[in-house]
Amino acid sequence: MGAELVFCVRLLDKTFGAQGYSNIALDRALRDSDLNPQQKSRVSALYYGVIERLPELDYVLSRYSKKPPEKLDPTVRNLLRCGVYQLAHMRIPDNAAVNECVNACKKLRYTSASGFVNAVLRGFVRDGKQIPVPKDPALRRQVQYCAPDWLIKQLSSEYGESVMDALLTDALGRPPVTLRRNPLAGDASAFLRAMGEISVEKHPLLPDCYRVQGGDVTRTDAFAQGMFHVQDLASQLCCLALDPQLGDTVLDLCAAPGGKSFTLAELMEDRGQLYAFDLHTNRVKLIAQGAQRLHLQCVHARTGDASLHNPELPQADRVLCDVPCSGLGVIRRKPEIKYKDPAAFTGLPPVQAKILENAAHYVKPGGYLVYSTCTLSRAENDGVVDGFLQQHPEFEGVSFLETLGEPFGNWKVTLHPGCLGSDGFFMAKLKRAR
Ligand SMILES: C[S@@+](CC[C@H](N)C(=O)[O-])C[C@H]1O[C@@H](n2cnc3c(N)ncnc32)[C@H](O)[C@@H]1O
Repeated sequence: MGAELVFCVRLLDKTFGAQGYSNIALDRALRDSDLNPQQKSRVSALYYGVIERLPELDYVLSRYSKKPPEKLDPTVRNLLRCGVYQLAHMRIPDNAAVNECVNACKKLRYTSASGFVNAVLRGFVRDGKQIPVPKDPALRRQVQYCAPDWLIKQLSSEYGESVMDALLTDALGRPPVTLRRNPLAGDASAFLRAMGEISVEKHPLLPDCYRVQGGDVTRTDAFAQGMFHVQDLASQLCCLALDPQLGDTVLDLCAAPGGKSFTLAELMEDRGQLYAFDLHTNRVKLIAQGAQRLHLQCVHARTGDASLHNPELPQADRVLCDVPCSGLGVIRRKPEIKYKDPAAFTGLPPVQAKILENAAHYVKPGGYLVYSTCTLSRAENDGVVDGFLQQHPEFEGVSFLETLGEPFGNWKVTLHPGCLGSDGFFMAKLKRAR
């Protein structure tokens, strides 16, 4: 574990020093490394574990280190976080875990801190590795849920204690990997054969939706042959909510990396036109590459700003507005979102409203518009669509996917891990009456 530990500490140093997403930083670092698959999987477990449990780990450090965690050197702090995480949550013998951290100190050129690291970790081991319980009730919840106070309060007040509990508890473990099978690239048995050793299980709710137990799905023949793409259940349901028909003209205005565009095109059996836009040209390439791998001809990937009217675009039968958002529904995949400054989210609703307002121009009379986010924030969800409907009497909310039962059967649906096991997600379906 020595090499993995040093690798992980360096990656955590980079992650906390930058604004990027953990999954992208990890993928890139692992791709460029010479670690073997077992080492990669141990690095992933430790890296995500530390980010997910940061408040808990820092609380432990605050009790065992004379210096408060925020005053420690960032590299030493990350090494100690890894050490406490390994001791409390990984099956590594105590002595081995402590010794590795002491040795890693030297490899990271922090030899002078090795005695201190040893003392902090040995102190935690001596006390039976029990996570201390803070007396202060607010701090106790922060340590229990590994989340900041503002997030616990916002989720509880907007969605209730049980949704807050489900979302934050679920975010303390690795999320499921869900696939959308491409029915245009062969039948289900060919897909299962081409998945090889990877064990896949059909999702009880949706045809063409599969859960994966583990393993790198991108190394399978099925991936190479364009038989699936990775897509969470919530995101698949959002495409079914838009319900594109064969031959439709569909606009997907915030489309990268393209997961929803691909499912929409597959639902259309690749017949019709699907224009998939994104603001960032480098991300548009991901849509084009994905569509090519999945053999989808009807997807046209373009750079475009969804908040600005483009008079060259056709009137569409269906428009998807999967807007940029705070991402509070996907903290189990991107745990660093929990620690963002909430002030950074206050500018989102006006941007989302502007994109929705512009999207409405493209919808044909009788056509449909789906507004969606992967967040649980009332201001970004209900606030934006309710505000839009007040200004647009030509649109009305229409219910969707009623046959799936609760929580469907309304024109606005909020999903969270506690209901269907999906990511947290919001979708609203609107029809242009005239
Ligand atoms: C939630 S993600 C979309 C995920 C995508 N629909 C999928 O299923 O793969 C939001 C996307 O909106 C893009 N974006 C942000 N502002 C935009 C704008 N003004 N116009 C178009 N795209 C924008 C981001 O680059 C990001 O790729």
